[in-house]
Amino acid sequence: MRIQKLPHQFQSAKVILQRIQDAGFEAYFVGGCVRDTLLGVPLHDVDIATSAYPQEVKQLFKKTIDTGIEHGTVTVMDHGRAYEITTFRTESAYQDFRRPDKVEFVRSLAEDLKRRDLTINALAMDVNGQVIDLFAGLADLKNRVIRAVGDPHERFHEDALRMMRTVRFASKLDFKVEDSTLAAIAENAELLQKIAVERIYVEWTKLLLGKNPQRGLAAFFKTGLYQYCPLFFDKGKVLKQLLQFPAFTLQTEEGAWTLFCFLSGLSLRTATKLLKAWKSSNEMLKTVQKTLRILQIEQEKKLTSWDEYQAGLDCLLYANEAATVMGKGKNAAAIAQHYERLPIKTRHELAINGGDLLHFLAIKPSPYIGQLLDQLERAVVSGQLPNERQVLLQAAVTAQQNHLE
Ligand SMILES: Nc1ccn([C@@H]2O[C@H](COP(=O)(O)OP(=O)(O)OP(=O)(O)O)[C@@H](O)[C@H]2O)c(=O)n1
Repeated sequence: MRIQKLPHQFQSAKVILQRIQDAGFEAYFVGGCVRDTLLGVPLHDVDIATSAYPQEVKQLFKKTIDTGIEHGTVTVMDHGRAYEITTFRTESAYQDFRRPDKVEFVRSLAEDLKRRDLTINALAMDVNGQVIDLFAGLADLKNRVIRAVGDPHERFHEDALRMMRTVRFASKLDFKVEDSTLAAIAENAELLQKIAVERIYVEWTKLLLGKNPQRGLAAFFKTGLYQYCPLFFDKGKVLKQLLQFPAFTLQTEEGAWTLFCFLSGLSLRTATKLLKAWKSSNEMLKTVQKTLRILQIEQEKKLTSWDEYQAGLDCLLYANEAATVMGKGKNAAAIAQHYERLPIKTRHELAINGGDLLHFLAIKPSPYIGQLLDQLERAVVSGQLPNERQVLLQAAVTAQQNHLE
């Protein structure tokens, strides 16, 4: 098969391929860029594989960077653009299920492709757009199937993360996982424990944000792979619940994590424990806490202005994203409009500050000033007082008098 019209990302890279070929070596586009071109989806990067050894690649170009030279990767800089070029390689004996003991450079494209994870990722394309398909990846793309290259057990033993990649691609592309590939995940699932949490995290969030998360989640659940993710051993029930909702998509990692925590019935404390076990960023942690709080409050009562103010618009929208999956979503524009009506959005917008209070009340700094400011902030947000300097100062005086009595 020949692809007639290549996306623009390939145009400048073709010159690089041609230069390698002119020197007597083979060079191809490989991996995700070929898959995504065939699927007609936007590409993020273009990977090049070659029969030239790293030193040979370096001799062909003026400016190169040794990005991962021991693994065969050299970055070529050309007209301000960077191209990652990796020598064809095979990998011998994976004793730790995550990285090869030894990378061996080879001259054969077939040797290189056969150690790749999935048939749809084992396609190569030459400079003219001709696709090289040694493992029936084109048929799998057409039939929307995720299948390991060759023996799935071998592929998953080479790199156990590939099991997460498999379920993530099922979600991302809305493809079915082929039976023997699925069975091999079920059999090897516990190997996932060998993989760094950070790498599992990336695949898990890509799974949740895919085109059909339920497809990935079904495979994740059915194979038992989930049990080897941090603190997920008892999350089978939540996964089942997610599978029972009508088809959904999620746009944000924040919304996805909050949904998962909420369905798990986690408190703010246990949600924090979960996210920490997943080594989530502190920023993500704080956002999920605020968003989860909103969902919990909404379970009991209508949100007050103060609840909305404390959450902020982003978290209100993340909460709505999660609520939508559960069939309780509202109109996002209406949520934004309602939020915009809040008299202030942050404490900085309050017409007075701590300094004003100290000065006006002629008192020494103390925690009382903070409490007073909190009271005034709450009163303004909930509409009991206008955000006007004179009114707030007067209210402060009255509050102080009551405080003293
Ligand atoms: N554990 C892995 C990771 C990657 N690959 C191979 O390396 C290529 C590039 O990997 P990567 O950039 O991580 O993924 P993509 O397939 O490009 O997909 P995406 O960009 O969506 O992550 C893959 O296509 C696949 O051929 C593999 O065989 N095993």
